[in-house]
Amino acid sequence: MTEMTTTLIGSGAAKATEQEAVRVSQEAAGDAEYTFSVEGLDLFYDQTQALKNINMNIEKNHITALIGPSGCGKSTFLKTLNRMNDWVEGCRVTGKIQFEGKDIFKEVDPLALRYRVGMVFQQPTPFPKSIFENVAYGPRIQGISNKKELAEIVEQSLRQAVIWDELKDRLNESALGLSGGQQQRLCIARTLAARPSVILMDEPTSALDPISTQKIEDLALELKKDYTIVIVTHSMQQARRISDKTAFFLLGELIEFNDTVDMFTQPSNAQTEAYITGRFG
Ligand SMILES: Nc1ncnc2c1ncn2[C@@H]1O[C@H](COP(=O)(O)OP(=O)(O)OP(=O)(O)O)[C@@H](O)[C@H]1O
Repeated sequence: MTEMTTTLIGSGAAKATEQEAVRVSQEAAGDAEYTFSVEGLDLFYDQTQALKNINMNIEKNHITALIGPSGCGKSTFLKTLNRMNDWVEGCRVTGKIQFEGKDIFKEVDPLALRYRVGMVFQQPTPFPKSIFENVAYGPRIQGISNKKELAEIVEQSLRQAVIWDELKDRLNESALGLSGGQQQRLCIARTLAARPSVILMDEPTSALDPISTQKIEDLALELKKDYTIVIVTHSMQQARRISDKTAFFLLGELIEFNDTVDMFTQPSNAQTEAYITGRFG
């Protein structure tokens, strides 16, 4: 079992070391059966236990949806997968999480982990920079300075996020001038530019209109061919439409984890059934 008292780790790491860590972790991706294997995970915010004995395998090139009522631990679980909770004072984790076969608390550099396991938030979070610089940011930090190479990465990432045609003539404009839906797809492009293998999405469409929501859902379905996606959603319909597996959390416990089709047609737990049929939440 791993005990981790969280601190801000690695923020001053030298660029060369960081690049090396990313390279090693990309090479080490290997043939692990699951993208993540979570065993006996407990998480505490000071004295409050937010996650209780979570055991879950997250499959490669699948979309896994995390559902459950407010405060049940979905975002906490998501952020534990790339050690973003390291930044929360008083947060303490026990248990084991393997990413591509390696223990994230013992064998993986946290900075490299966050490049390989990217995150998209509820509110789009573009930097107050140009569209181009938003996407080029990650590669630049990783040490890529060649203009042609950066331009190629930016174009490829915007194409993957299905927003190249909309933005290709506006690359030098501020990202803050884009609509909310465009900003969210730009943030996905920015995540992709750092060459992750996993994209964590924390309610990525809850601030968006239905048309932008559909674009993000279509994008997620397209991206799962190349990436593993874990998404927190309050929308049962969204979980049904796009996810392969669904995990139902309640009061910090993983109540049920199953194929989405089975979960929504024949839930094996009475609390799952009550939640997905709208009897509480
Ligand atoms: N930084 C923090 N410090 C202390 N407690 C926290 C922190 N973040 C979350 N919590 C607590 O942990 C529990 C789980 O919160 P979490 O945000 O993971 O739930 P959630 O299921 O994602 O909720 P929501 O659907 O409302 O976003 C809650 O009781 C919350 O108050």
